[in-house]
Amino acid sequence: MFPLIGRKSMVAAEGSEWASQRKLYNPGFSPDFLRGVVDTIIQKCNRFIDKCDEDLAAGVSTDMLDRAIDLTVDVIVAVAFGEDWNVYDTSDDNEGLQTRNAMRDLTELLGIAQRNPLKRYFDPLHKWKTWRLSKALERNMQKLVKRRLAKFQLTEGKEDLKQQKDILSLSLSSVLRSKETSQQAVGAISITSDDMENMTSQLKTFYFAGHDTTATTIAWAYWLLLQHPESLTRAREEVVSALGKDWVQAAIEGNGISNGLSSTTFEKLQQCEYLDAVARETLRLYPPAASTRYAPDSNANADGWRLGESIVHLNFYAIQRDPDLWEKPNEFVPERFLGEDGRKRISSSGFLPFSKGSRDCIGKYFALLEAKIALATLICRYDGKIVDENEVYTTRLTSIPRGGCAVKLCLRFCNHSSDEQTFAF
Ligand code: HEM
Repeated sequence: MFPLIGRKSMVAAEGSEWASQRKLYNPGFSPDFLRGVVDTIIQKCNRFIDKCDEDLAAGVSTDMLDRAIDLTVDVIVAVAFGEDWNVYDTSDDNEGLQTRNAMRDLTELLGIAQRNPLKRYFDPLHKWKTWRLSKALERNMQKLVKRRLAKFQLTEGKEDLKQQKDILSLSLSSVLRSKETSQQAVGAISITSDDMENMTSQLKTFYFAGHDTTATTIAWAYWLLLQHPESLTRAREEVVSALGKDWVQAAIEGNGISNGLSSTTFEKLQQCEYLDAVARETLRLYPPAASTRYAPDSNANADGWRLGESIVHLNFYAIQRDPDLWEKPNEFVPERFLGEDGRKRISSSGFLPFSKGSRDCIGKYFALLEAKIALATLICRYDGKIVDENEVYTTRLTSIPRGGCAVKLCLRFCNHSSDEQTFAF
């Protein structure tokens, strides 16, 4: 994973080093921060919908995973780095697109080697390809840091980084804080290669962890809903009733933000218990990630098995379909997550898509928020037909649907007679 996320990534850190990283980035996932990013998510959803509309107009099916990856890249870059990379602009010099492609190709390459380590040796260029992609990724992340530092120096420190809670600002302000006493003049601040490696490792980590997994969840969830029309209807009715017809109409037409409707979205989404259950049931059936960790404590054991100083791999897919823990383990039943009773029945060690304990996923609420907004938009705007009912769950580095959960979309307009389109609720 190091070529992808960097040697100093918080994912690889242990002990006090990890704890201080986690503490530093926690504010970037607080409820207040998340409430504030709803606007951005809706804005990016509008771009996502435009692209789905283009597929529809061209009469081609939509690769939902690919479309959702563009969406989640767009969102994570805006929310975590405060930039707009417009991954839809396909010109050769688009740095955002280059970064997205380098990340995608490197994930694919490392995934192949993970599935079959021999491939590393059969492909004489494997090492070189990995190095080249990793360098490209590193270079673009360094540019990102330098751009932000230059902006900070240009405003002579007036741009108050301490007020900003996005990942890049948190990272940079922590480095600057450590230099405050030694270098007072903002223009004189210099970043060492060590500082730079530390920052780019975290940026790559959040970029990688923050998009693929959420995109996979959106693609599978929509695919599952299309296969279960009753669940789809229930989710759709709940969204319209909780968020209101105006929200649905405005968000999918692209003017949700100008109408100021997004300010209440965060709270209203909390009422969408069924949509939340759909997201969780999707994560149970198709967990995008597993956990592979080193157990440093030499006394660690599980049921008498000595785990200390070994690598422990937890297969969430197997655990979350274990018939001893789940009724109808292979069926899509969002209802199992509903209400106090439902939640009580779920064994806390049987549902682990975000892992558990202090090293669980820092971005879990952010991921659920983004997935629910994307799903709400998709189910209100389209009817869809699944292209392949036998979609396959396969592992790249994260786990993805092999066929991209392809769907044929069709609009749910009910009134074509006026200029103003209205939607069938
Ligand atoms: C549905 C979406 C997601 C899933 C299923 C998921 C899953 C996970 C899992 C299973 C872990 C633990 C890995 C391990 O133990 O080795 C983890 C850790 C992590 N995730 Fe996520 N994740 C998701 C979304 C996100 C998002 C949106 C972000 C950031 C924006 C993020 C950032 C991280 C980070 C930084 C860690 C490492 C935490 C630490 O070591 O303290 N994840 N995630």
